[in-house]
Amino acid sequence: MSNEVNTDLLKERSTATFDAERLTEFIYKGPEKVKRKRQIQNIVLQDKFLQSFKPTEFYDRDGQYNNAVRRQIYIMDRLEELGFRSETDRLNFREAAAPVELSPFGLHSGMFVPTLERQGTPEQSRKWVPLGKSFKMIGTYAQTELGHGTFIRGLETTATFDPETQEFILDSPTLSSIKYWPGNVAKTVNHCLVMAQLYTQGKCHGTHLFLVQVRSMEDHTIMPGLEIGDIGPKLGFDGVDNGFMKFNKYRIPRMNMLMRYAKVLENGDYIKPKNAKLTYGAMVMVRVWIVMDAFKALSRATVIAVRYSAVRRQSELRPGGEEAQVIDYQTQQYKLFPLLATSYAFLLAAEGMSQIYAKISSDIERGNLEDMPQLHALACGLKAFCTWVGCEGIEVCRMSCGGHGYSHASGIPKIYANIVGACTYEGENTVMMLQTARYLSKSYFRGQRGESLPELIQYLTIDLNVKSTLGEDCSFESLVAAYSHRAARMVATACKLQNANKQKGMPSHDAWNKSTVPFIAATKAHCHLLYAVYGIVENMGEFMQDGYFNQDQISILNRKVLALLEDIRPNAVALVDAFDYPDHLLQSCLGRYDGQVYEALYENSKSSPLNNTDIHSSYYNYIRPMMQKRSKSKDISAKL
Ligand SMILES: CCCCCCCCCCCCCCCCCCCC(=O)SCCNC(=O)CCNC(=O)[C@H](O)C(C)(C)COP(=O)(O)OP(=O)(O)OC[C@H]1O[C@@H](n2cnc3c(N)ncnc32)[C@H](O)[C@@H]1OP(=O)(O)O
Ligand SMILES: Cc1cc2nc3c(=O)[nH]c(=O)nc-3n(C[C@H](O)[C@H](O)[C@H](O)COP(=O)(O)OP(=O)(O)OC[C@H]3O[C@@H](n4cnc5c(N)ncnc54)[C@H](O)[C@@H]3O)c2cc1C
Repeated sequence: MSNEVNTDLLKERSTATFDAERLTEFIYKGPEKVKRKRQIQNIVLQDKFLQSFKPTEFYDRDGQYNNAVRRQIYIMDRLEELGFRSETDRLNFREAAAPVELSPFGLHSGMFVPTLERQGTPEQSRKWVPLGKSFKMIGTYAQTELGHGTFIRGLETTATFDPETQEFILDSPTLSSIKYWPGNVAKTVNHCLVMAQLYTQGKCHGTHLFLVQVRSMEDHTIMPGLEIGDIGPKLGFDGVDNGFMKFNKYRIPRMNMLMRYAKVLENGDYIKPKNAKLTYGAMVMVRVWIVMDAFKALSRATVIAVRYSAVRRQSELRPGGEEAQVIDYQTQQYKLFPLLATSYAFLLAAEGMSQIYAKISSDIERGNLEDMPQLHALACGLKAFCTWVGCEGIEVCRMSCGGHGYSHASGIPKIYANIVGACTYEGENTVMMLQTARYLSKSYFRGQRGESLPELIQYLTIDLNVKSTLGEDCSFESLVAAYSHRAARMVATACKLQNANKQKGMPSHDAWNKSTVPFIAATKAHCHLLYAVYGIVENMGEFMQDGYFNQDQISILNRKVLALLEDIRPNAVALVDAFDYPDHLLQSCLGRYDGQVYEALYENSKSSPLNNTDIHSSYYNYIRPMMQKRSKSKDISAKL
């Protein structure tokens, strides 16, 4: 590979109108933090073991899982040796060391340990959390079953209290009750947090979490009374062993029920929690993280697509002139620049969401549950919105790279395959949106009754007769007002339909179900408040429906979006550079910082296993015999 930077990229960087480094410092919260991040990334870059892994697509499933375990354990050991204590340092190291592959221990650190911490009594946490943190106990979160994922109340695994032995008996009474999908259940973990229906004194008290040992701590054999296995290959998550698990009247001690909020006493008495949904806390926390994951995925794809578009030359823009950088085509800009802006919007949304989560979850831990519905609605809506928009955007990035985007060498297919799972896991997106919709509906009716609403949804009570004041400058205030108006109108329309259904005599659940399509649209509009001019132009019908904008204003907006493309154009490369993703994080021949994409693609293709021999064994085994057979056939030779 040459050491030169592609001349087009050099030019892009030299003509940018701002200093990308300052923006990087803004993103990572200061120059010291940027420096530290780069130091950590360089440690990874110098690490021969970490650099020795080929991309996961070159391994079969067994190899992918094996490598993921090997690499992640090495990462843990290195983190210990390096003595990194801060969560940011550890995250930076982990991301640089395994940039594409998901960890077979992700659910251990991401859900198992935090849930023990937050849902266990102080005594339980003291006992188990240190074991989890030191990986003496390896665990995961096992909730979903063959028959039910979304409808948690419909889960069928039972945990029946036996006061005689002071144990719970876990059972999978039906085929559909078998746990199915939980990550790392198949091969990695020796413990699970299992969501099961609690029965005591002959009564069901709904779903609760239980700590269950599933494999021997000595030799990792599956505990008697359990059946465990892998569910097979998936679209992504190559290194993750999503599994199935069946309980056959399997006994665990009473104290293995997480009892911070609900309790079962020795005599079998059940003590109710303050709110039954407190058991769902781990899901809320992960939904918040997923917003950040959506940012990371979309921004990486955008970096790749924008850099490649600056390097790729195709067709003549000026007749007879040189071939143009594809980034100069207005249509290419319209595909990519809004995604670049969306990436920045997602970053800020993810940070805001994390702050809200930190505040409200600490209130909840102190017993103040007032804002729980608001947190739930916000986390559900943003998780669904950002993963949907992110995945659509990543696919646009892939296609904007033409044929090379389809190759794993572009790095984009893997980004997509991993993040698209987030549209389903931790709450299927439509279902999540409908949770936010219910919150909006309830809030709308409260607003109609004159009750006060939390700040984020006060716009639901605005006067819908007021028209837009948007002028040539497309001011920030006029844009916010437009989004508020559109979302408020759409929520009101959906609520009126829900009400009309009720007035026709429908039971309230039917009245709700038969208004959910407009409610989903309204909830998307609510989440869309992250956007500006492009969001209006792309959804003009919804903004126009009640004549909120006049014809002149529509023309202004259409002109503005094209003018913004011109504004962004000289800065597009600098804006993606500012994310400061080093090449080894992007793992992309197209998104390289130096823009040497053709050399990289050509080199990369040489590592295809099909190139190990000039003549593949299938020639000797199948092609040659087929040709020989055909050449002997009278019909064929007659035709020839
Ligand atoms: C610190 C160390 C850091 C280490 C870093 C490591 C980072 C790595 C991260 C780890 C990532 C690893 C890679 C990712 C792996 C993927 C992980 C995937 C895991 C899973 O998928 S676990 C399974 C998830 N399952 C779900 O999400 C199920 C979805 N279903 C539900 O949540 C609920 O059942 C539903 C659909 C929301 C509600 O059902 P419904 O029947 O309508 O209602 P309920 O009776 O249950 O509820 C009545 C009432 O309560 C409200 N409600 C529901 N949930 C909540 C809640 N959580 N909080 C507050 N309120 C809630 C509901 O809205 C109803 O309200 P009403 O007012 O309408 O009555
Ligand atoms: C990669 C991956 C990793 C996972 N990891 C884990 C894990 O670690 N632990 C774990 O416990 N689970 C895990 N899961 C399971 C995951 O949480 C569930 O698949 C998810 O919650 C969706 O539930 P479901 O499969 O039952 O979908 P379903 O609910 O069956 O969805 C099917 C369709 O029905 C629709 N639908 C369902 N209910 C409603 C409704 N009320 N209103 C309108 N439409 C509805 C949905 O919108 C969807 O279109 C994982 C899944 C994936 C893909």
